[in-house]
Amino acid sequence: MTDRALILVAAGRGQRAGGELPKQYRDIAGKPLLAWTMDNASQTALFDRIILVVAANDSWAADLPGDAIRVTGGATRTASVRAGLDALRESPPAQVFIHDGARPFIDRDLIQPLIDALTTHDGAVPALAIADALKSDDFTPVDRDRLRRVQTPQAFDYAKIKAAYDALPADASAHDDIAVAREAGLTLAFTPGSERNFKVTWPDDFAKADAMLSPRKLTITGSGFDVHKLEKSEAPLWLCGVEIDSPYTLVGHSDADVGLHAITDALLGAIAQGDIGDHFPPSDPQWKGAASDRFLAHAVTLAREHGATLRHVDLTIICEHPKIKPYRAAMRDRVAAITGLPLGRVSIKATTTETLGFTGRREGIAAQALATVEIKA
Ligand SMILES: Nc1ccn([C@@H]2O[C@H](COP(=O)(O)OP(=O)(O)OP(=O)(O)O)[C@@H](O)[C@H]2O)c(=O)n1
Ligand SMILES: C[C@](O)(CO)[C@H](O)COP(=O)(O)O
Repeated sequence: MTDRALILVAAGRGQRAGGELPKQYRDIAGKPLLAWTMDNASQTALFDRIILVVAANDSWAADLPGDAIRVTGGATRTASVRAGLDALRESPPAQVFIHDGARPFIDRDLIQPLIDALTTHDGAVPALAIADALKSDDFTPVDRDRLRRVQTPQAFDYAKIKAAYDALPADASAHDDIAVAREAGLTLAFTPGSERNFKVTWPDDFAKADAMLSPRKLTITGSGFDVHKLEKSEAPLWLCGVEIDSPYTLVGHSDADVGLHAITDALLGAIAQGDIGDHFPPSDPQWKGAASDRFLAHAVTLAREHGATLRHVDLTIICEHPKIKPYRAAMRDRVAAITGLPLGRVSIKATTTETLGFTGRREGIAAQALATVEIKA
């Protein structure tokens, strides 16, 4: 493999991005922006060495993982690149790629065309066409066909770009490395840029990068259905963890809370973990008369152990008796408390069957539920 070094410049202050930390040390999807850039650059497996240019007092740099060679940058990007090039002087690579630490989406698709371009040119830069119409500040149309948005990494024959930088005045501040190379008369090529490869520059860019770097999540909905027999009794009637004032009770091995059972089954369905009877068999005496909130709490824990987070519950109770409306707020509170859901994500509805069927004759209560979970893809 051609001896190829990568210089990551990360000594800027990120003033346009705002915030307390320089932007390259701010957390994005669980790790610092600069750590994403370093990791993605390493994963290309196309560089023999990585030189990381950081500011002298940026103590956050000490926490970055990896075996990049650390170099102290300067007051301008040009000075920082110069420091990176100087660090390679003793053992010069054939090629050097210079990349902004603030562009975390570096990948092989960007780099391979640059490598190819260096077989015929001294330097190369990824570039994008412009989609919007362009105007100058007095509305004069500007011909966009001649313009490009250029990105990094910018790739060079090391000896030639080093000589080009050495020829600059000590206090020079160039637009970028291609500008330095052009000034020195190097031959240059454009290669395909990528919309993904944007530079984190403005405050809104963090949310964009976070969405692109966060693990993808699947949303899965499970359904649950349950019926229990309704009988006249002095025993309590439990629905959704709330005791209902009623001359009836629901009959079952546990407290027969048909609402909590339907939600439990829906959640078990969402994580494909069988049904409530598998986890709490009616044949097992320990569940006799058990309060059903423990069944639902168990399903919530199981979901968490399977990497799933419950996001929403929608329950419909089908009965002629009791009237659900007076108890609905208390039921939603109880289900929210058991599941840890915010109240706004717990829906409890009720319907009759217009006196038809077993629910219409007050022989039983049915309940059906949907439970929605989010899980890492
Ligand atoms: N003295 C500097 C200035 C910039 N950079 C690096 O050059 C890259 C591109 O620069 P830019 O996006 O302009 O970053 P900042 O200079 O940090 O941003 P700002 O201009 O908003 O302060 C960044 O990775 C930045 O850390 C550098 O190494 N040394
Ligand atoms: C090098 C660069 O990223 C190419 O697009 C850009 O010129 C540096 O960013 P800045 O905003 O001009 O500092």
